[in-house]
Amino acid sequence: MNSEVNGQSALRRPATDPTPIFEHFRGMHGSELLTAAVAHFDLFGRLSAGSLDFEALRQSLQLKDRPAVVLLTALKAMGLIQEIDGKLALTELAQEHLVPGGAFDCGNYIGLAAQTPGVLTMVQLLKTNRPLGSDEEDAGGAAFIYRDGIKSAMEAEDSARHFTMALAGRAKNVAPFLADAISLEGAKLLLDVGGGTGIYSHALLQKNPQLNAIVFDRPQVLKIAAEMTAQYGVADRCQLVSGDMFADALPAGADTILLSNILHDWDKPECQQLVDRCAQILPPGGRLLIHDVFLNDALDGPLPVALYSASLFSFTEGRAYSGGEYREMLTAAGLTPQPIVPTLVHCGVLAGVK
Ligand SMILES: C[S@@+](CC[C@H](N)C(=O)[O-])C[C@H]1O[C@@H](n2cnc3c(N)ncnc32)[C@H](O)[C@@H]1O
Repeated sequence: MNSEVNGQSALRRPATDPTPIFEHFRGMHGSELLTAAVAHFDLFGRLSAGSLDFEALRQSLQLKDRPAVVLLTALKAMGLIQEIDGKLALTELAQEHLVPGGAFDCGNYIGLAAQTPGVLTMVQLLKTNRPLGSDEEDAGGAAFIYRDGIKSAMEAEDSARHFTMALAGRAKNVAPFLADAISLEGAKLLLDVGGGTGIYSHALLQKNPQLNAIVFDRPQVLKIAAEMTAQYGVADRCQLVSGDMFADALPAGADTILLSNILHDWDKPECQQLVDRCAQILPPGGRLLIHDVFLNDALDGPLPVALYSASLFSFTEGRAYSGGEYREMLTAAGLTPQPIVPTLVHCGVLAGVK
């Protein structure tokens, strides 16, 4: 049963599904990655000489692991390369149309976009493996991520507000679906790590009248969470705690922990560190909820998630991970993975039980 909603409802669903809008927005990365592969990395020329395993292809492209996974996952999802017996090979489509010099090669046509700003930026990001804004002297810093050693946009009031409010555009659509996807009957305290606006917590609080929540995030971000918590009428059950999720002790006492759109911001060692830290403070029977997008276990699609992965790669130190990769992290932390339950905009929730 839903609690009586005093403020704005975080449980009201949109009448139409916004997923196509997100797909069109993220679609630009398809063009950028395809053009980069054709015109900057000669990827199809390299593979025309024979199939290669991931490691050999990665080295020949002179890419680090994360950019190589992002690029090759997208090309697999586009149906241009395929994995056969552990080796990456061209599909018939790529063989006929993207190998330089072939009778029906259209690589030069794709190359028309080779010098466009979006493609040049993507090539630079792939080569450096650094997120946008993290290295430039005058830039505000990397979006969404903070840890010791990173110049972060989440530390300044204006940029923290800008990026946090941008995410509210997704959260207000998806939160009602998360609240329905996961039963928190019997749960007492939810810890929303990197909760941002807190909208996912607000929906779960409105849906579960017995529940209290702690939204944990950076101090500048929590200024927005404070406004939202009042707006949704849940301030009496929602505490805001600031800190660094990597370096500070996480607030104790939660039986449920939410990592919503958090792990995809980080490389695998940091993901494991966060999952371990959450698992350590859960009581037996407690649950860690990973709310995120999920690639196929074979890292070959779905295409919209593979293109979103390129967006995550551009802005953060992460990428999209597969259900299998997340299950490995949960299991390594001593948690038992449950089936993934879909929410909205290609997201779903994967619970790990202690
Ligand atoms: C991509 S946003 C996700 C926000 C929200 N959970 C959602 O699903 O929309 C990542 C959040 O993690 C927070 N964050 C990043 N690094 C952090 C750190 N070291 N400690 C605490 N919060 C951090 C950011 O400020 C941001 O609000």
